[in-house]
Amino acid sequence: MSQGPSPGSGYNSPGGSSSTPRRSPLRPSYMTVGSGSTSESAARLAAMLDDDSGYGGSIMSGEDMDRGWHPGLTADLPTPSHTPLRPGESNAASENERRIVASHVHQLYYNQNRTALGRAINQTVETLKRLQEMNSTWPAHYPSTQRPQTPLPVRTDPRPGLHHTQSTLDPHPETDLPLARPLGPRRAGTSLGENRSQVESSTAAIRRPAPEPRLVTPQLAQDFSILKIDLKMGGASQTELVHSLEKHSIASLLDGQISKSIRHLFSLRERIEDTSSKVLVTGDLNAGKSTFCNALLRRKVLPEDQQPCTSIFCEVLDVRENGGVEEVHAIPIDSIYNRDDERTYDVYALKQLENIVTDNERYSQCKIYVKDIRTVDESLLNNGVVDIALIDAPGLNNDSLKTTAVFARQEEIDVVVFVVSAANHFTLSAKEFIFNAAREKAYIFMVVNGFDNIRDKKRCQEMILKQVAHLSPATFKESAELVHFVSSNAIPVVPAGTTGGSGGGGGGGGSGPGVDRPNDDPDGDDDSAGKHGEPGSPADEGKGKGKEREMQQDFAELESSLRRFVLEKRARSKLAPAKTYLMNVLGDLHSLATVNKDVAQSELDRVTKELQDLEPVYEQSKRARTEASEGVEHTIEGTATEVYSHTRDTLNTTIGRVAERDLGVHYPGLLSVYQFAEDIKAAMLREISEVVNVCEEHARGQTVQGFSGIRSLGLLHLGDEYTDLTFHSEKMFRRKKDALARQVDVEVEVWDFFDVASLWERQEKVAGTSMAVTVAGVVGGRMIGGVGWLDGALGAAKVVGSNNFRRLIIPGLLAAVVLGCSYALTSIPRSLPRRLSAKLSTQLAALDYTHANALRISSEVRRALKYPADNLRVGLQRSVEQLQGKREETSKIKTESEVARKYFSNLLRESHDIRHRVERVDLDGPAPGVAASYDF
Ligand SMILES: Nc1nc2c(ncn2[C@@H]2O[C@H](COP(=O)(O)OP(=O)(O)OP(=O)(O)O)[C@@H](O)[C@H]2O)c(=O)[nH]1
Repeated sequence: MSQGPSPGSGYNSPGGSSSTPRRSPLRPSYMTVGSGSTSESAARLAAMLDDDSGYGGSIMSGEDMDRGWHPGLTADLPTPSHTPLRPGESNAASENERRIVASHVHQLYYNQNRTALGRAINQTVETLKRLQEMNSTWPAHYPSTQRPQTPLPVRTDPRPGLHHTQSTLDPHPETDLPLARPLGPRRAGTSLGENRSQVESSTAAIRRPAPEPRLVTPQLAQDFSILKIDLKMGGASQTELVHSLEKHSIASLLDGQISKSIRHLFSLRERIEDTSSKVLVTGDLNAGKSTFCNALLRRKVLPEDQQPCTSIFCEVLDVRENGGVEEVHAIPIDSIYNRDDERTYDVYALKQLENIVTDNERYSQCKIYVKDIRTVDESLLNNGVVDIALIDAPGLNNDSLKTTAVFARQEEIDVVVFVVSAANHFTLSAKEFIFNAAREKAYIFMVVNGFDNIRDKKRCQEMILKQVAHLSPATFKESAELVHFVSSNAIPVVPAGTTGGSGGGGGGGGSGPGVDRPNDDPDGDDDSAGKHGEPGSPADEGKGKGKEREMQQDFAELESSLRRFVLEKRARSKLAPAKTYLMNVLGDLHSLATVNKDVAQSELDRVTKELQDLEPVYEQSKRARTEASEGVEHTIEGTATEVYSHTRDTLNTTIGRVAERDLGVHYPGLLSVYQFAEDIKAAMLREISEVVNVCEEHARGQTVQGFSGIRSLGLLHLGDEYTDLTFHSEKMFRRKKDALARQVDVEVEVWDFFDVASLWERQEKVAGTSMAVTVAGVVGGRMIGGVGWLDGALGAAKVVGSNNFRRLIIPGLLAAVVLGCSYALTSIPRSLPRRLSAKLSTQLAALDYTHANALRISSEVRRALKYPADNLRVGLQRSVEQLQGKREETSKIKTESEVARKYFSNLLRESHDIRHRVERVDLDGPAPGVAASYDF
């Protein structure tokens, strides 16, 4: 058994130095490291992959992350023509090595892109969470949107969730609109790419001119895709609804959308972190599908037979997914597989697989958990970046065609590998399958198997490619990458029962114990063995080995291409939705931030101005409160004092001069003198009461004046806010009914009728004028004069002598008394009022009547004015408080607006930065062929 170089992986094989090819020392471009055949650059790349395997250590630095696909790296740089080759080293070998390296590069960039997107998702989630927080304190403004005038294009693709629709929060990420970049001619033609034109047309439809919305241009409003609030209520348009809904309702709707978006981002992250990928291997009956799968696994796991034997779908999975136990789970028809529920499947040993898959009618499919005998470095199937699960399908015939077509359409199938027999070409079933599948998945990976059986290989290639061109033009275009002519049975495999022997690794480079080689098949059932060169002469042997090596190189090339193809497809199926969604949500965030930054700024400007305007008004209001308060106080005090003084003076004057007034009481004569006194007394009291009324009336007038003064102050300082009151002055002094008559108790005494003082006064006056005139005859006359009777008497005594005087004295006295009495009686109408007035005055003074009334009236005035005054004060206080409240509220809004403006400015920058980074994640990288031709 010769051990050829290990073209499959490009890494050291355990076979040691025996696998080292002979190399010319002339070639400086490559350097053999250790005992393997791997070039230094390949080793370096492999090391990078190890470091960045997608598990743990894969988080790149920001700089690395930003790198993404650099166009320069994908440039088609031909191998320099002067590159020397070792003797015997073929161009094909170096080409193969380049392809292997390119495959690793592809994988590396895939990983970088995945990590960059994962990081962008985390950052976006954080940003969205912060937006949610902000939105709860400062309800974000949402630009109103217009409904498109025409319905969106109807979905024609029967597969769910591969079109962008207005409702972009579809749980299927495939629904996201890939607006990020223009569509290039991509090999990975999933429907995401295929629908691009449709998506763009729908976008164009959305972007038709619409009426101006509230805050932003229609263009901006329509730019929302993820965070679009889709309001469907009655016949009202979105704009009307956005306008009519309260700001907080919009904010809470937005909050809901953000939460949905966060959930969706989490599911996208999960999806991009999922390294598993499913490859469906289908093809004609007996084309060598199982052999091909075994060759990929480097283990004879699936039963191979000349007779059609695979009757159910066999999915080969990594043993780690089954807790490290190698076994087969056969899933009965109509059962839904759940690994954790043993009732959903039957367990078999690997050895029993043949019994299950051959002519089976009980099971629909089986899961085969096997250990990958190749290391992470070497394995095509499991290397942490992408872990491929192979599904060996039953051969195509009339019965299985439909089932397989349905199976191939499943979302989880990333790649369809079609195995066709080089000898038999495409059967009718094969053509039908490819023709239909080509419409679904533009590119199909073709394995033309059993190439060793073909003598005229060139002709075979031409014929097959001709058919491929007809069946799947897209695949034909990339045939260098997608159509492979191989011999699966030329790949050394270890028997199913053997798991340990790592000698099977290294791309078939080593055949350790148990390695099943084509030429030494222990079972002897491999007819192909002989086709790889019969052992014979050394020349023949060398020729056979050369052929074998060539076949293994072809297979290694196929493996590289398949890996690239899977990565490419994964980039489209797993990374593209994440990128698209991120681009959309970040775009929305950007739009939202733009709008809200502007809104916050305008709000800030508005409240700043409002505060500037409010400040003097507030100060003025405070001043007005003080001034008006003082003014009111002054008015009340002035009015009350004036009323008090006026009442006091008026009453004092009235009381003092009441006797002089015409009280309108007629003197009835001496007989009714008492009645006269009573009447006078009553008239006097009435007079005083009336004056009190007059004072009250005066007080009313003054109060009315005071009231209007207060009202004027109110109108002056409060303007429209002044609550106008109506003042009813007639309601003043209602309670008081003057009880003067009851209070004053002036008793009429007999002395009141005689005005002694007046009499005396009068006598004094008479004596002074005619002292000497009367002694005798005139005495009577003088006496009749009524005064100075004593002088007269004394004078008369002198004139008439003492004796005569003594005789005259008695009658004289009598006459004087009589005359006096008669005088007194006649002067009652004049003297009585004075006496009574004096007594009344004395009594009223004792009662403090004047003061009491003045106080009462002025107090009433004060009371009457107190109500409007209080009302005004309350109004002023309220006005000040209102302004103060408004000032505080405005200051609060100002602070919030400042915070919001700052936040949204940051959000604007942040969303732009993340979006920029996401944009640079180039998933449309180079076609595998281009990458493969890059010379490292
Ligand atoms: N000479 C040659 N024989 C091959 C090659 N690949 C497979 N065979 C043989 O072809 C026969 C059929 O191979 P299988 O792998 O069982 O074919 P299949 O497509 O899985 O068959 P079904 O699933 O039963 O349709 C086996 O005897 C293989 O040894 C090849 O590349 N060259």
